[in-house]
Amino acid sequence: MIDLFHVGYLTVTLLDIIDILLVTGLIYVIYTFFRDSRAKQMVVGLIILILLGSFARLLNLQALSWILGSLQTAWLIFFVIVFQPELRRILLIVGQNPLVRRLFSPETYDLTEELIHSVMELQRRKIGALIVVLRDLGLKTIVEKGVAINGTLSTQLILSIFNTDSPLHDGAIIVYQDQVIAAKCILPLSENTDVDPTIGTRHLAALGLSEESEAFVIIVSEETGKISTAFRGILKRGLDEPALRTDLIKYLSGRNV
Ligand SMILES: Nc1ncnc2c1ncn2[C@@H]1O[C@H](COP(=O)(O)OP(=O)(O)OP(=O)(O)O)[C@@H](O)[C@H]1O
Repeated sequence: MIDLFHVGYLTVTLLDIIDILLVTGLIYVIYTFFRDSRAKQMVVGLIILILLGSFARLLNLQALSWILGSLQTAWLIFFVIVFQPELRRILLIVGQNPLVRRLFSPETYDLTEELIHSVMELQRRKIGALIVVLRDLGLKTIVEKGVAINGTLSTQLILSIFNTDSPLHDGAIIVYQDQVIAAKCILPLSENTDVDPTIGTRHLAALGLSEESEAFVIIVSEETGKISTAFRGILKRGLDEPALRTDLIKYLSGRNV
């Protein structure tokens, strides 16, 4: 490999520079991802431990590098256990990258696209629907009061549920990962007095749940076929397919919508 320059007895090659740039980039990406989360201090702690460990090895301080090495392993295991939801979100972002999808799993079942396809079909057929998408499993009381489905999400399943002849069409369905967990779920109605007084109970139920939880709720209006979403107490109305896709991907990858 091409030698670039010397620092004391160290020879710096082009490969070393590439290595440093890649590690810097990786640390930057990890840091920016965790910056606003509770994991921030732990990420900083882990980086400090890794840097100290490297210095200890460089200076051949064997006892110190052994202790720091063991601490790094324990820290890493602790980090993985405590921050499992954040790590899952990272994997989701990586998994949703079109390039990664094409490379590794061309046939993989794609929840986001299947869900969007279902919503567009509901709109096309003007079938009213209320779909609660969860990124973390919760809403136990609401799910328990509904009807358990636990079926793999598909457009056919969603259309069958919301078909007005179906005994399950009233209320909301709860979607988590690739599963429709429950149907016929009753959501809390919003009591927000600032909302447009003409909106009906389907939209108020979506808004109500979004005020009380981290759920992302999709509404298809039976009356107009319009698609709306509710997240953190904000109702967005009249979304088209690209806007829905953007918001859904943002939500599922743990970002603000
Ligand atoms: N609390 C609730 N939880 C879940 N679903 C509800 C709730 N309240 C109403 N719904 C659903 O909304 C339907 C009634 O919708 P309504 O017409 O009152 O509202 P809307 O917001 O005007 O919707 P649309 O635009 O589809 O007419 C009910 O049949 C039921 O399926």
